[in-house]
Amino acid sequence: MDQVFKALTIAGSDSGGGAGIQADLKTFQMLEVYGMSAITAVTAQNTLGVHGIYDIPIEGIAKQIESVISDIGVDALKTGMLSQPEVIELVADLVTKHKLSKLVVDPVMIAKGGAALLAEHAQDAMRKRLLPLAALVTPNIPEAEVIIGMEISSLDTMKEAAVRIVEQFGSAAAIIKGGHRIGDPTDVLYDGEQFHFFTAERYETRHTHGTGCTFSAAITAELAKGKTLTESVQTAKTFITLAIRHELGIGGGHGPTNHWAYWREAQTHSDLQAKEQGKS
Ligand SMILES: Nc1ncnc2c1ncn2[C@@H]1O[C@H](COP(=O)(O)OP(=O)(O)O)[C@@H](O)[C@H]1O
Ligand SMILES: Cc1ncc(COP(=O)(O)OP(=O)(O)O)c(N)n1
Repeated sequence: MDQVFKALTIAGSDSGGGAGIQADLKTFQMLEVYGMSAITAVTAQNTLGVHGIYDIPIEGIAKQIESVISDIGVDALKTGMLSQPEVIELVADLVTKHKLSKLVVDPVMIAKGGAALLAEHAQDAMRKRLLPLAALVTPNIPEAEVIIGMEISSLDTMKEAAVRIVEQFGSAAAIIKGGHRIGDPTDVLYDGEQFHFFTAERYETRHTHGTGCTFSAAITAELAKGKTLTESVQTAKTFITLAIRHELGIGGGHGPTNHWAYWREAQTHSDLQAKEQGKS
């Protein structure tokens, strides 16, 4: 039997299926990693926005996490919408208790439509309790600006932000995503020693709901398999680029990305390879 790699997402549910828990599980599956979830909040959401947020009681979140860790095991985990400071405290306590080192923190704060997915008074707990435990933090530009309190307007300030997250808050690495800038998006990774740059061609579309969740889930899946940080980010960048480019065109607003595009492309390549090998 093949070895089974396992990843856990601790995040909010998106009824529309494009972001949150749903995006994470779809991504894990497409990268052939067994996905598990602990739901922190249920959102009533579609491509037009967030229409309701219902927090899960803290004991319920703790039970979900303990249940999967104690029986199935976790090779890597990620966090998304954590909603309240108590949830951050809980996750930090459990990550420490179970010595979970492959933690990817996607510091989700505000949905594209403007809904707050993290209470403002939870920002400090994020900085003090969760960031020091992270193998990687994956903020977009507005989130990085909130975390470190500086304006980010260039590649140089993206580099500075990544260094500050690592040096000030103790994360092992930080990647500042460039989707919110004009032009081809470059994501800047600082691994505590050096910078790595990941650039793709910008695809003009309104269907970018859940890009951040999908990108961080793909990194988590690859880390679960034992890939290095830079290998994991490279695969995630290809995954999200294809997911955006092969848009599904669903809904009247900001639609989801295509979570099967990467897998389909990989299938096509292996079919072509098999054909070529058959010929020679
Ligand atoms: N229009 C686009 N075309 C190609 N890649 C994009 C586009 N928008 C975002 N990305 C990429 O998607 C990922 C998520 O980025 P970003 O949109 O900045 O995060 P978030 O969804 O958290 O706001 C990054 O790798 C970014 O470079
Ligand atoms: C339940 C839930 N979690 C996270 C998000 C934010 O997702 P993100 O990938 O940042 O995408 P946008 O909301 O910015 O499109 C969410 N919306 N819902």
